[in-house]
Amino acid sequence: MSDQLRSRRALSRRLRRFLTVSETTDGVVAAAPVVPIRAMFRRFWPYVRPDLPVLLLSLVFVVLTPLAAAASIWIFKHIIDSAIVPGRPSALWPLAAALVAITLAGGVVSYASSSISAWMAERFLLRLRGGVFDHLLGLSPSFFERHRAGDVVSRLTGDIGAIESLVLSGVTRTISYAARIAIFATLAFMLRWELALLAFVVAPLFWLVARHFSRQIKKASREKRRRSGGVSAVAEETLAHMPLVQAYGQERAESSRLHAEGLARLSAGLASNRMSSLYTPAVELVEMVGGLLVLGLGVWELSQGRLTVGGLLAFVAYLTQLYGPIRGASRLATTVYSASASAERLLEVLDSRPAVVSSPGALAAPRSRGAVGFDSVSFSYEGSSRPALDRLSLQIAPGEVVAVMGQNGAGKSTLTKLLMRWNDPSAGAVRLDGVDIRSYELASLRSQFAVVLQETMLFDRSVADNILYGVPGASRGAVLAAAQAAAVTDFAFDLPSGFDSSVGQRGRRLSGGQRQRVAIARALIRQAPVLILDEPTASLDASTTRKVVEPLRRLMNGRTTLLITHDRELMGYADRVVTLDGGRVVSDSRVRGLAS
Ligand SMILES: Nc1ncnc2c1ncn2[C@@H]1O[C@H](COP(=O)(O)OP(=O)(O)OP(=O)(O)O)[C@@H](O)[C@H]1O
Repeated sequence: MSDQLRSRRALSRRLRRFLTVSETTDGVVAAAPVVPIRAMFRRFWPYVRPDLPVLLLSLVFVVLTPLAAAASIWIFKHIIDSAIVPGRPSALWPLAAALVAITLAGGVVSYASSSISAWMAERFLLRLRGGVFDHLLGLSPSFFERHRAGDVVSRLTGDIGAIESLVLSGVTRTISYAARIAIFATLAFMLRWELALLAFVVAPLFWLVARHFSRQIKKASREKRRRSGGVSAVAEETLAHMPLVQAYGQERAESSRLHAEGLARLSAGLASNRMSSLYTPAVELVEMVGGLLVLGLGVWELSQGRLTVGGLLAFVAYLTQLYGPIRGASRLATTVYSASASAERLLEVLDSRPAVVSSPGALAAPRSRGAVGFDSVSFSYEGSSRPALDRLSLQIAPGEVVAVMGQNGAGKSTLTKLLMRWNDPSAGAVRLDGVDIRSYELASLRSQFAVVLQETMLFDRSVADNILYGVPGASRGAVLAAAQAAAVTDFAFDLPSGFDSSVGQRGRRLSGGQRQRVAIARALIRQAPVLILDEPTASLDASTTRKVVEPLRRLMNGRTTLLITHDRELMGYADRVVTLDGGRVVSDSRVRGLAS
């Protein structure tokens, strides 16, 4: 191969790289599935529908605005031809007054139009954000195991904002451009059809340029949104685990992780910017060619006396008004394509289905007596070859405290997930008072349980509010009674604002034992018939454990309790001890406990 050929190939490779965008597949957040634009409109349209009458009104304004502009140009033509060229000032004043009136009316219409658009856009965002958040609230824990919190937040904030430009302003701008093109094209044809036809010769060129750049912009936007999710995911995960990061000296490693995602976002951002920046001059070039062709023919027609000066100027003005929306429409295509990258990320969330939903015709669960039964229950997690529960049978009588033991991975927590119906068994049935829990409506089923988990989950609200989470709207007296029984009163009164002191993010302003006592008070106030305790003392040291054992005992008293624990002292309060291994019950023995 000759040197000349090689360098020409290298140059064309470089040019192709400059004019196109490449997507990557690495990074902490995976790309969302591709969705066609038409399907996106169909999916997001319901969020627009409640404001449909207002949208239609705004479309009237959208059409009125270019009509006002067209009228001004028409009057301007008459000013030139009837007042300026013949030198007749008397003809000027009525035309000038009409021009002022039309400009004023145009201003009012344009103000009303943009105010209505902003109002609709904000309401659309409010509805969409609320809808996506509500959908998230119904998803199973498995969704949150697969998606990082930071990335989900980035979809709820950044991506939602971008979709408005796809759906709402997309529709109004399309109609506005279509109206402008129709109005000015008609006027241009009426004025001089040969010139107008020439102006349209460049239309396919516009389309070709828009098609190339919109594709590239979509690719760059997909990469940019995915990497933005990655940046948020790394930041959220690091911030949530700060003590761990610092204790293990991983600050630099986390900083490089963030930097790597940020760098990838930067290059995607630059690529997107490069495409948009190349697009504008490319379109302007096409526009210039069209404009010059028309002007050339126009000047020739003027010299032949077939066109007046005012006519030519009005024609050029119409042409400028015509190219504006054509250029806008092609730019809109790029906005829509870049927003579609965000839409795909949101649709991935909206298309995720909870592992479990209330079955049609499900009944509201009545207050349970507390008889819990697992009848030959089997369950495997998605993608796992080994069953987490294997034909497990276990009957718990009302008020009975059953301690569940077993090695790591024996299936203890899975038992509680099936009881709460985060997952359904693949075989067998879980029963409450003898009724298969699948026949109950989900929320009413879950209201039968109170849970205390190993990892205490507290909101960054006051101590009182965290307890109230068990029964929103409970009285202050009930909160205090629960706090007393859970020994929260031992420390809460010493906090700066007592019960109204904020506990900090994830309850970090409290000690481990204090956090767990707030969680016990939250479970206590719920007065649920069935209690699920999943290693409630596992994260506590011996002396702290002693402080929560008594509150836990009060909590278990008289309630059916599934108590997963390795703590000998806590186990002493059980009526039965059941041991699991490989997802099956391998021993079940009655011991002396509360019931005795
Ligand atoms: N979300 C999940 N996805 C896939 N597999 C899972 C999931 N949760 C648990 N498993 C698997 O299911 C099996 C049972 O897990 P489970 O959490 O019920 O055990 P466990 O007895 O509670 O263990 P530990 O005492 O360590 O908490 C294990 O093999 C575990 O790896």
